Amino acid sequence: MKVAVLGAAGGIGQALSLLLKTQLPAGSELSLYDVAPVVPGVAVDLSHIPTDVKVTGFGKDDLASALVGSDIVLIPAGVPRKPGMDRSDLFNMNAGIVKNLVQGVADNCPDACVGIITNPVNTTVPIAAEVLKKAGCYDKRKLFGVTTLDVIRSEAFVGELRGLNPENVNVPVIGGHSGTTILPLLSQVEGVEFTEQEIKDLTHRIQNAGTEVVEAKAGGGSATLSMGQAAARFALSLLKGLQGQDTIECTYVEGPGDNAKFFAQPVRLGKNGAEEILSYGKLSAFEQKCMDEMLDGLKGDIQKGIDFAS
Ligand SMILES: NC(=O)C1=CN([C@@H]2O[C@H](COP(=O)(O)OP(=O)(O)OC[C@H]3O[C@@H](n4cnc5c(N)ncnc54)[C@H](O)[C@@H]3O)[C@@H](O)[C@H]2O)C=CC1
Ligand SMILES: O=C([O-])CC(=O)C(=O)O
Repeated sequence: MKVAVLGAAGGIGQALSLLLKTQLPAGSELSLYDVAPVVPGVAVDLSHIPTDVKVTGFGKDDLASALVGSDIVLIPAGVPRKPGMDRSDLFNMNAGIVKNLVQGVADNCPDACVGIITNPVNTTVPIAAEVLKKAGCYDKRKLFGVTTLDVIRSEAFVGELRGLNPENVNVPVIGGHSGTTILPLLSQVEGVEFTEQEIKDLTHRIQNAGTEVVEAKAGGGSATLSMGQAAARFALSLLKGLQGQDTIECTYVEGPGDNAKFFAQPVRLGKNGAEEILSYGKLSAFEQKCMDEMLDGLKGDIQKGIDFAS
């Protein structure tokens, strides 16, 4: 399998590439692309780690070579937030970057699965879908918004609050990836009871966890290391699925549209990508209220992407 990381020299890109170099199955290829001139150096650096994963770096003018033959393309290219900014403030800078890179996917590896990390994810994923549609190679089973960071944060925070090993905690997170569109289903965490206040506080913390990092980094960017881990988890699950070992992850995909055209929920990943959009089960009254209040915002984010690309 060949995995390409576009934006590989950045904070997320480097962390993700390190995890993939050490965790991809033997015989895999890792292709690193970035417009920053340091990218060949990142590839050389990683190539000194003794695993059976071949790493190659590609600079600005070599997008086609980076992409040809890729089975999975992960896109963390773009600008991160600074304190005081909302994810939607990144639209002007990042929409065009995603559009161009996904055009590169359409031109060079139209059958690849694409995981979009670049914010605002609620909007960049619909942009990617429109680009692929125009190129005649859109398969909704193969386009994903990577929302795994919301899931791993939820696991970490629940573990911390209840003194549990977070590796044994599972929290589905549905909706989108910004503010109130992030909806953790805390009522479904097995073996844990929360008070109403705890649910409110935890939900708020999960929804604002990105901002927590942005403020703590004080102008130095947003989550990179935890996002690298989240993207690696998602990519390795997807890869297992493609190799015939089905897995389940929450991810932002085009589904049946009951809530919104694109929506994050549990998805069974298999040989063709998103094989099955799974039910997220019954919501608590609190979760249903959160869902009702956020859907218009999510739909607006999606429409903005569709309008941009068309
Ligand atoms: N989905 C999620 O949960 C998360 C998404 N993000 C988003 O990921 C993006 C990247 O964040 P960081 O890695 O921290 O930023 P960064 O600034 O450290 O790295 C971004 C990289 O993208 C590269 N780049 C810019 N334009 C490019 C292009 N046209 N082609 C290829 N590479 C290009 C830059 O040279 C840089 O190396 C941001 O938009 C951020 O908001 C961040 C955290 C979580
Ligand atoms: O908050 C940000 O800008 C980056 C991000 O998406 C996250 O950390 O969840």
